[in-house]
Parts: sequence; C-alpha cells; structure tokens
Amino acid sequence: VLRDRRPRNCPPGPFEIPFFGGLPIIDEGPAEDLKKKYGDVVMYRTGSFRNVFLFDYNTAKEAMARLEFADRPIFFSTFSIDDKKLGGLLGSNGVHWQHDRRFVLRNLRKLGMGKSYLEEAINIEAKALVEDLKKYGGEAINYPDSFRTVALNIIWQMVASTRFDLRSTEVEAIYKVSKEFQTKFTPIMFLPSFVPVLDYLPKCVKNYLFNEHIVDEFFDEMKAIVKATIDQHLKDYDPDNIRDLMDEYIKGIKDGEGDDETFFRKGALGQIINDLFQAGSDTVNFQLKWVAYLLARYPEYATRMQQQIDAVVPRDRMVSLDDKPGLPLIEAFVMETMRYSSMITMNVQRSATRDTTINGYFIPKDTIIIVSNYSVHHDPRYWEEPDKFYPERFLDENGTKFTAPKQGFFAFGSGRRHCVGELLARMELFLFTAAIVQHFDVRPPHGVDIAEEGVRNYAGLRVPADRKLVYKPRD
Ligand code: HEM
Repeated sequence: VLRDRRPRNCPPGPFEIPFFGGLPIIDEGPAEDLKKKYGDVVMYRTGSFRNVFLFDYNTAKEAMARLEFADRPIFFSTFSIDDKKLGGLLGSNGVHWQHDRRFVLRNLRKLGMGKSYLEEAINIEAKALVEDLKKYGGEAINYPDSFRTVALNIIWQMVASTRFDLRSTEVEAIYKVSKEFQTKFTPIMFLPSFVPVLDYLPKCVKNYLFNEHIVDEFFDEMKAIVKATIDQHLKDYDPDNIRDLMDEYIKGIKDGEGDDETFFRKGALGQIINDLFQAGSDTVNFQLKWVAYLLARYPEYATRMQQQIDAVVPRDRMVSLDDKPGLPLIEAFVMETMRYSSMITMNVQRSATRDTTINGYFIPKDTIIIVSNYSVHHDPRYWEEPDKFYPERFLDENGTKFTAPKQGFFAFGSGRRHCVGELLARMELFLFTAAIVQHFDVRPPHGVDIAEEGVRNYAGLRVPADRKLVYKPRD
C-alpha cells in the first residue's frame, strides 16, 4: 500500500482506494463533478491506473500536442484483432502506429477525402437516404437505420469498394453484435482491463460479473467480418487494377514478401479495417441522430436553412460542396450540433510515456490522460451561454459567413492523434444534413414535447435515445 500511494505534487483529486480506485468515468456528469470540486486538472484512480482529466481547452490542446502524450494506454492492445497486437490506428503505438496512420491518411486523401470528387459518392448516399425517408410517407419513425448505412457505405467504398442497399439484411447482421455491445455496455465491463488481477478470475465468473462474453462475442464477430472481407480481396486482387485502400495495402504485403522487417501484415490490415469501420460509421450515424433531433426541436433553424438552400440550389439538384458559401447556416448548424451534443464525451485516452508535468503538476509515466470534450465544449470561458443550442455562434457578426472557432472546439481531438477522418466526416455531415433539410420538415409527432433530451451513453458516446420523429416530405 505504501509503495502504491500517490506521488507528491500530483494533480488534486478524490481519495484513492488502494489497488481498486473507482469505476471508470465515461459520463459527463461525474466528470463535471470532479471539475467543480478540484479544478481543471484532476487525478482519479481506476484500478491500477491513474487517470488525469483535463477540463480546460488550452491545457488540453497544449498537452495533446506533446510527444510524451501521443500513445494510447497499453490495455488498448487487448482489444486488438491483429494476431501480433501491434498494427492499426486507434489503439496502436510507436512505429507501427506511425506507419499505419501515414498509410491510411495518404490513401484516404488519394480516394478523395476533402476533395470534390468524393462528393459524388456522398451524394449518391444522400439521394438514397432521401428516397428511404420518403418511403415512410410522413409517419413517425425512430432514427432510421439508413443513417447508419449511408455512413458505413462511404467508408466501406473507400476501404473495400462495397456499397450496401440501405435496407440490406447483410448490414443488419454486421451491426447486430455491435448494437448488442452498445446497449448492454456498462463501465464495469472494462474493469478487468484496469484491475489486471481480476483477469485471473474463472471465465464464468467474469462473464457473470462483467458481461465479458458480450465483449468477446463482439470482437469475434468483428474478426470474422474483417477476415472474410480480406480473404475475398486477396482472391480478387489484381496488381493492375488497385481498387481501394485494401488493395493498396495488399500490394504493400506482396511487395514486402520475404522482408522480415515489413510493417505490411495481414493482421495489421485487419486491425486497420476494424478501426476504420468502428471510427468511421457509428460516429457519423450518431451525429446524424443529433442533427435530426435538433432539427425537430428547433424548426426555426430548419426553416432558415431551407430559405438559404432554396435561394441558391434548384429543387431538383442536390446541395453540393460548391454551394457552401451561400449556405453558412448549414455549416454552423452542423458545428453547433457537434459542440452542443459532444457526442464523443471524453477524447480517446492517451498515456504518458514518461514522467512529466502538466501545468506544474507531476504526471507519472503510464498515467492515462483524458480530455473531457463535453466540459471543454460547455465551458463558459470559451462559449457564451454554453448550454444553449445557438448555431449563430459559428457565424460572423453579419450572420452571413461561417467562422470556424479559434478556441474551445475539441470534437475531433487534437495533436498527433487528431481524428484522421475529420475532413471526411465534415463533408458527410454537411451534405447529409443539407439533403435532409432540403427535402423534409423534421418534426415531433403532433402534441409530443421533445424538449427532454433523454441522452444515452453508449460506451462513452452521447447518443439521443430512440425517439419517433416525422420526416414530412417538403414537396
Ligand atoms: C462525427 C464524426 C467523428 C468524430 C466526432 C470523430 C472524433 C474522433 C476523436 C475525438 C478521435 C480521437 C482523437 C485524439 O486522440 O485526439 C478520433 C480518432 C480517430 N478517428 Fe475520428 N471521428 C469522426 C469520424 C471519423 C471518420 C469518418 C473516420 C474514418 C476515416 C475516423 C477515423 C478515426 C481514426 C482512425 C482515429 C484514430 C487516430 C489515431 O489514433 O491516430 N473518424 N476521432
């Protein structure tokens, strides 16, 4: 117990229960309580790990840019589907991470991320989404599965040249386990990662106490889906016809055959695909749920966006990225949705690779660093009336031009591990939001009050709870 006590000059925080600490914090509520009580930099123990929460934008921005905070915590590798547990982006570290991140960024750009030619693929999905929503004929429906499938289709076309029908049963099967994992998720599930001694408990006890079988099923299913996709691609591979990111990687594997030092491995490819699937589809899907909810809750913004669209885009044409200068409120609405919802409640964890300091406090090696994105986005030092949904905060003083915030926005993280899909996500959210607004009036069912948000936390993601809304075609 003496050897395990908190070192001197660490950030303030609650009393530590030796070896066990408290439950992992994934909700904004307990995090905000820590901030109120202890300030902008707080130490909080979970199992054998010490976490440091950062609540202030400038402190977080400065820390996330530092090399010693570029790693993910060591236990991320337990969830890797790479046989060597080294490759991929989201949870890997060091030279393997650098190699795979560079590879993915290079290829996402090559495949059109941030460029107008990807817009065509996004608009095909946007049109399909409009047709799908029209099929409901204005009846009240829960957030539709097509939000999820259009997001999946974009990333899956770049990765594997595959597009699914919006009502395909294949997609349903892919998401079945993922959905179960999200709905049954509790912070207790990850306790064995924080308290390694718990890992020695018999499997049946761990299943009973921590629902570990659900985590196992989720990873087994993902592994099977990813393996089947790679095997098919290996079978169809033609070096004279490189179709997508997976083919590019397979080319790397073939070129590196016989080279023991190569980073191109089938296991690493599996983890890259898994990461892009996880990071690139549900994020956009959940953000679209927020868009639909906030359109229904604040119809006055929907009306103003429709007026802007109708002024610059003929009704029979989809909105394009070139229309952006004439549609500042749409971009502002999307950004404000991201800030207000703070869908990724806490930034993906980082780990200190050496003893260091933050704001003069001692941070021991292996401390987990967590930026509370929600707190940064609701901090009155950076945002006026932060709890108010107010897209105008992203417009200039005349209300005619979108202005990116200089400080206080953290939705895509920051620094060396900044989201690789930001440009893609912003293209998708702009075009999908514009398509919904151009074609539908999204409203609550008659007489239903939707002011109560009813947010659910799915494995650290703030998502509006299921709710019926009407998507009434405008024409
Ligand atoms: C609304 C949509 C999205 C949000 C809010 C979001 C947010 C984030 C955040 C907060 C991080 C952690 C950054 C950090 O550690 O500082 C991250 C990482 C990442 N994101 Fe996104 N993301 C979104 C969409 C996407 C998309 C579409 C892709 C697909 C290309 C993607 C791929 C990734 C990857 C691979 C990482 C890990 C990067 C690394 O560790 O090097 N994300 N994202």
